[in-house]
Amino acid sequence: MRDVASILPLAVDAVSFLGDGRRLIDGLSFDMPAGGLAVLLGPNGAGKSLTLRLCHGLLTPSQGRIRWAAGAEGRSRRHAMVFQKPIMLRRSVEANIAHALAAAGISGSERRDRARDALARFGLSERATQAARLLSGGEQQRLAIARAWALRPELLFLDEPTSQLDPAATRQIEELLSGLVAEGITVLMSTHDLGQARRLASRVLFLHRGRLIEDASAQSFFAQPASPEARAFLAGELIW
Ligand SMILES: Nc1ncnc2c1ncn2[C@@H]1O[C@H](COP(=O)(O)OP(=O)(O)OP(=O)(O)O)[C@@H](O)[C@H]1O
Repeated sequence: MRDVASILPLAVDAVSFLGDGRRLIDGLSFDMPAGGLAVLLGPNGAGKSLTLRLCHGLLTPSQGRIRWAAGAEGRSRRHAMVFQKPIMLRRSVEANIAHALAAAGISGSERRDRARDALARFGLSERATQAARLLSGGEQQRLAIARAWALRPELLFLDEPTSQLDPAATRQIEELLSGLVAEGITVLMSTHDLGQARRLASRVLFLHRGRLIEDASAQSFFAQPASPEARAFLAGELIW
C-alpha cells in the first residue's frame, strides 16, 4: 500500500488554454478518481494532447485550475507521462531508467534496484546494456513505460502510446497497460483508435474542438453515445 496520502482524485476545474489567439481547450472540467483506465477520445486536433500536458503540469491553464487531492502539493512525481514518440537518451536501456530515477531524486542503491525491477517487469532485462536508441519502436515504447513505472506513479498519462506501432507491438503495449491497471495504477490515455478505446477503456472522455462533449462509462459511451458529435465519430464520419 501507499505510505503517503493519495494525490487522487485529480480535479480539472473549468480549464481553458489559449494559444495562437485561439481557445484550444475550452472550459474543461472532470475528475479522475483512483482506479481504471480512462481514454481521451476524439478526432485529430480535438485537444487530447493538450489536455494531458495540462494535467501533467507541462502547460499552465490560461483559465481554471488543475487540483490534486488535499495535501498532495509537492508530490508531482506521483504522476508520470509517456509520449507518443518516446525520447530515448543516447545511453543504455538500463541507464535510461536510472537517469529518470536520478532526476526524480532517487539515490544510488534504490535507483539500481528499481531500474532492475522495471527491466524485469517489462521483459527488458536481456536488453539492459544495449543502446536504447537501437531498440525497435515497440521496445522503445515498452522502455518508456518501464521508465515511467519505475517512478511508482499513482496516475500515468499516455499520449497516443501506440500510434507509431504495428498491430503486434500495439497488442503488447495494450496488455502491459491492462497489467498496470490491474496493479492499481490509474491511467489516462489519449487515442483516436476506436478499437483500442473499446478494448481498454473503463471510461471515455470524448473531446471535440477543445470541449469535453461526453464523459461516460465506456459501456454506455459505445452503446449509446449521447451527442451528435460522438455518434458521428463512432460512425467514422467526424473528421473535424
Ligand atoms: N502550444 C500550442 N500553441 C498553439 N497551438 C497549439 C499548441 N499545441 C497544440 N496546438 C493546437 O491545438 C489543437 C489541439 O492539439 P492537440 O495536439 O491537443 O490535439 P490532439 O487531439 O492530441 O490531436 P492528434 O490526435 O492529432 O494528436 C491543434 O489545432 C494544435 O495545432
